[in-house]
This record gives sequence, C-alpha cells and structure tokens, in this order.
Amino acid sequence: MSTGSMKELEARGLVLLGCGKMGSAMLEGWLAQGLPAGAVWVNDPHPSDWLSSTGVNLNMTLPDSPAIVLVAVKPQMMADTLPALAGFGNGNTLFLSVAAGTSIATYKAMLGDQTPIIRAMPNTPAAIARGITAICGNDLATDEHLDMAEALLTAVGQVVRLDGEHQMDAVTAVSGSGPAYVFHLIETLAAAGETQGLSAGLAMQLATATVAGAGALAEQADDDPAQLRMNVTSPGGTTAAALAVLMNEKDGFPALLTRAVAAAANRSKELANG
Ligand SMILES: NC(=O)C1=CN([C@@H]2O[C@H](COP(=O)(O)OP(=O)(O)OC[C@H]3O[C@@H](n4cnc5c(N)ncnc54)[C@H](OP(=O)(O)O)[C@@H]3O)[C@@H](O)[C@H]2O)C=CC1
Ligand SMILES: O=C(O)[C@@H]1CCC=N1
Repeated sequence: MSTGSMKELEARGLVLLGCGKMGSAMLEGWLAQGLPAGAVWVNDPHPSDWLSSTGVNLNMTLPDSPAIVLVAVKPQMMADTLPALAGFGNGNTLFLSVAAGTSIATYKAMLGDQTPIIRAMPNTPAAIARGITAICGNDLATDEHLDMAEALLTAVGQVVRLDGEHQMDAVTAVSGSGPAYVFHLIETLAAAGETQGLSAGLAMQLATATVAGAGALAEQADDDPAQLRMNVTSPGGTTAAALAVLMNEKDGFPALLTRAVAAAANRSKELANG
C-alpha cells in the first residue's frame, strides 16, 4: 500500500462492516501486508476465532471520521446494517462496497447524495494477495479516493478501473463468482480421475496442481490460452479426444459456461432491483 494511503488509514481508521468470507479474505491480506490491526474497526455480530485473534477493534465504538467504511455484508442485509453508519455519509468518509448487486444509487439513497461511494468487486484469492478487484466510483469519489481504494485493494491483488457501473454485473459473473467455477473444475476433474481408478488423494493432488500450474502458465506465458491449449494437444492424441467432448458446440464447455455466467449476471441484476 502507498505510504500516503497507509498513513491516512492509520490516522483515521478503516471500518469493516461484515467480516465473513470476503471481508476476512481481504483483512487477512491487509494485515499480512502491514496494516496495523489497531487501525481497523470491525462490526460483525459473530466474530470468528481468527478475527478475534487479530487484535482489530471488534464491535467497539467507531472512530469519529474513518477514512474508509468498507461494506462487506450480504446485499440482503444492507437495509438492516447501513442506517447505523449513515452518520458518516455526506462527509469525507469514503464508502467502499464489495456487495454484489447493490447499486451506487441505493447507497446514495441510504447515506445521502453527497457521499463519496466506490463499488468494488473483489474475489477470495485476495486472502493470498492473488485477487482481482474491479472498481468504479460515483461523481463524488475523487481521484484521491480512487487512488486510496486502489492502494488498499492492490495490497490483495490486481485492481482494474471500470468505465462505469454498467459493467459490474458482468464483472461479478466472471471474476467475483469465478473462483467458485474453478474450484468446481478441480472437484470434478478429481472425481473424474477417481472414476478412472485413482485414489481420492492422488486425484485431488493431480487436479489441484494442474489447475494452479495451468493458471500460472496462462498468466506468465507470451502465448494466449488458445495457443497454450494447442500446445497440449497432439494430433490424434488423448487431449484431442477429451476436447472433442469439452468443446462440443451444443453441450460442451463454452455453451455451459456462457449459460452459467449469464445466470450469475442476471442474478446480480435481480439483486440490484430488490
Ligand atoms: N464470497 C465471495 O467470494 C465474494 C463476496 N462478495 C460480496 O461480499 C459480501 C459478503 O459476502 P460473504 O463474505 O461471502 O458473506 P458472509 O456471509 O460470509 O459475510 C457477511 C458477514 O456479515 C456479517 N453480518 C451479518 N449481519 C451483520 C450486521 N448487522 N452487522 C455487521 N455484520 C453483519 C455476517 O455475520 P453472520 O454470518 O453471523 O450473519 C458475516 O460474517 C456480499 O455482499 C457479497 O456480494 C463480493 C465478491 C466475492
Ligand atoms: O455469490 C455471490 O453473490 C457473491 C458475489 C460474487 C461472489 N460471491
């Protein structure tokens, strides 16, 4: 994190509303990157053992003017939880939300129309600083606010700035939910290995290392994923036999994943419409 952003967070405080799977993943990353636990206030009714052990200010009186309030409760909890923090609205506290499908307009209505708001869509590899987060802000979110949010989120992985909020449903469906698709790929590849006679442990080790290695290669190689796929595929060989199934136009992977991503994007839109 840049020294300026870190200093401001340390001086004014970071409030984390909701510290479940996503809040914990990010907090774990920030603490590992050197954000002092004393600069963090967490509101969460049932803190995990891990959270209690971190030394953050847990369910305590909040600072007067935190630099950032990070909203990481479920979209369905917003109406119950946000009013308690509305006093920080219309001021110089930046509201940074990671909630899927909760629009900037919704925050504006609940916090006041002079509130700087940034929507962010992170993902859980943030816990090991390998996340990717997309951000976009309202017209009150200044360059300094965006820089501070980016500095905070860069500590847990890559950050991309969106052209506008209209891209958020698609982003949520690709990278926000995406780790779950990849974990399911690992599960199903391992299960398929078991069907071929491998032990559960060996099949899982092979599947996990293959997905991790292929992901790292895709990131580091000069070749694009299509070329990397072809590099594995010998004419008339084993990979070609598998890809004939997976790349089947009608019921193969592309059709399936297109449907899955569309379902996630549609759900994101539904959440936004209440
Ligand atoms: N998980 C993911 O991969 C991603 C999630 N997100 C977004 O992050 C947000 C959180 O999701 P996720 O972490 O998965 O969900 P979780 O349910 O794991 O986390 C939500 C947390 O909020 C707590 N909470 C409930 N009520 C309150 C309250 N009144 N005040 C403060 N905290 C409260 C919950 O406590 P309790 O469990 O005790 O009710 C829980 O610890 C969602 O909006 C989601 O859209 C975004 C990107 C990725
Ligand atoms: O499933 C969800 O709604 C959240 C948003 C993206 C990942 N998890």
